[in-house]
Amino acid sequence: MLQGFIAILLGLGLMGALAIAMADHLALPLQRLAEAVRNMSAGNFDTRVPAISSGEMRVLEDGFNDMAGHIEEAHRSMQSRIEEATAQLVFQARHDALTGLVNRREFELRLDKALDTVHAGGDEFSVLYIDLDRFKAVNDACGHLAGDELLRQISLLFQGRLREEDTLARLGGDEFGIMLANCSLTKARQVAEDLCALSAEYRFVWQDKIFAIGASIGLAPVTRDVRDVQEIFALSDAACLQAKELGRNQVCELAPATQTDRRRDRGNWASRLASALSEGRLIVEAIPIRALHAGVPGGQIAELSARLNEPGQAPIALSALIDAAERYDMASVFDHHFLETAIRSLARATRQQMGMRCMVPLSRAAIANSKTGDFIASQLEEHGIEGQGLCLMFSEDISTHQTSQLIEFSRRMRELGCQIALTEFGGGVSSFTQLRTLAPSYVRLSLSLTRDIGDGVTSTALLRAILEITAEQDIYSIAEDVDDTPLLEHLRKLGIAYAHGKAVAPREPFDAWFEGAVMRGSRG
Ligand SMILES: Nc1nc2c(ncn2[C@@H]2O[C@H](COP(=O)(O)OP(=O)(O)OP(=O)(O)O)[C@@H](O)[C@H]2O)c(=O)[nH]1
Repeated sequence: MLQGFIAILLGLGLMGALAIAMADHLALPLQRLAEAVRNMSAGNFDTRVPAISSGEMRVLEDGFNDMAGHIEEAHRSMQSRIEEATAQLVFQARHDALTGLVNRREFELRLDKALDTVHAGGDEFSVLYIDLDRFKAVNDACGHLAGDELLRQISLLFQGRLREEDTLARLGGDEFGIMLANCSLTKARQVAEDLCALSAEYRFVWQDKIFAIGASIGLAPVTRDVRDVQEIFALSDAACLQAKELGRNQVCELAPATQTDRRRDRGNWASRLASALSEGRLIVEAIPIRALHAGVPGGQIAELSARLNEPGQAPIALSALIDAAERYDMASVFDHHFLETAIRSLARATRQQMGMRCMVPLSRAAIANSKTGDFIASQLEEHGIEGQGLCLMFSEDISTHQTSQLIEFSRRMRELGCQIALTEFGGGVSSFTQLRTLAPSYVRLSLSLTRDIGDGVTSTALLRAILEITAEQDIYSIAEDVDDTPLLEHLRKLGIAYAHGKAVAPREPFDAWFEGAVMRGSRG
């Protein structure tokens, strides 16, 4: 009996030990597998399990390791494709697609960095602004493909004369910029002269035609007196213009103004502007805008511009005036003059129950100055009108660099009933973000998008995408400087809402336009 009981106990003990051994045999590998799956899902794609079991458990372990290997490989190749695409996007954002050179934006960034070094006591450097001569003749005679090829060849020619540390950029069209780092002014002059001579000797051959071009080059030494990148561009561009005016294919140089020059120039500009205003020589002009579709709000619409007439001199255009005014902190003179003209006219139009809209370009100083909003509010109040009809325009450059000030300003303007328009829209990469942050009512499209569209040079894909996106957000598009009727028709068919330019109506003094608008308004 006792022996039987002991035998049963031994049997039970044996079975228990067997069960524990079997459970261990199964549970441990399963635990390892579960842990490995957790690791994989946490992103550790190099996870593997030791393949040490036998039977079906071994099949599972091998299967898991195979699968992990495939996942790891797929992840690695996806990662490298993402990195490749990102690198490509970064490259595209910094380079010109046609020539592969650095683009304007990247050139500005590099200039900015180099200027910071100069301000911190580093070496001064020089910048060349190059505008090709007689380039248009190649486009006109042989088409844009030939022009494109010339731009590529001339880029290589210029690059060949420069050192590794120099930066050659295509600034747009047939314009190039060069930053000559660690280079004395004497050497910079020599490089500029060499590039000029190379361009004059160069012959562009296309089919049976041979073209001689040339290069007008502006040289600007970048010293500690230069305040910002805008000033580098203003100087080198003005020097290049001088080279053009003096007969092309030559180098002109403009040195930056010193503090004393600035004070003197500021005084000159201040008195020139004050007397121009008091003597009525600052002519405010209207650039009429026309709605291109029946469903688009029509009425009398004009963008304001200006021109300064000085005795014995060619009129000075608004862009040059604003450039000078901003340089000498006097831009608010123009802003206020435009705003007063527009608000006074809108008040008259309101009294005559006439629909009118005035689009007023404002300077970067207007946005930086919190008093601009107060000025507009007080002018509207003084004339007893709401802001409807007054549309304030800002370039993409302003909205990129002064975004938070502009958001605040736009908010206040909308409270007054005014509208916002962005100009040069679509020329840069930040455009789309600004639609969300600034909620404009209008965008005036960058000329680069609309200019050559008629002859199929510019791709319409980007323009169509912009029109689709703006239409979705109830934003009207405006095409600027449309000078011929077929192009106007082409743009209308693409869905652009408004246009201005010679094909719409010539610009004229604002007062004359206003009187005409009143007559047209009363007839209509
Ligand atoms: N082929 C081609 N042409 C372009 C491109 N971008 C701008 N253009 C054209 O380049 C021309 C530049 O005009 P201009 O600088 O006035 O021509 P230009 O004959 O050199 O005039 P000057 O500078 O006064 O000698 C315009 O006709 C533009 O349409 C481009 O990417 N490819």
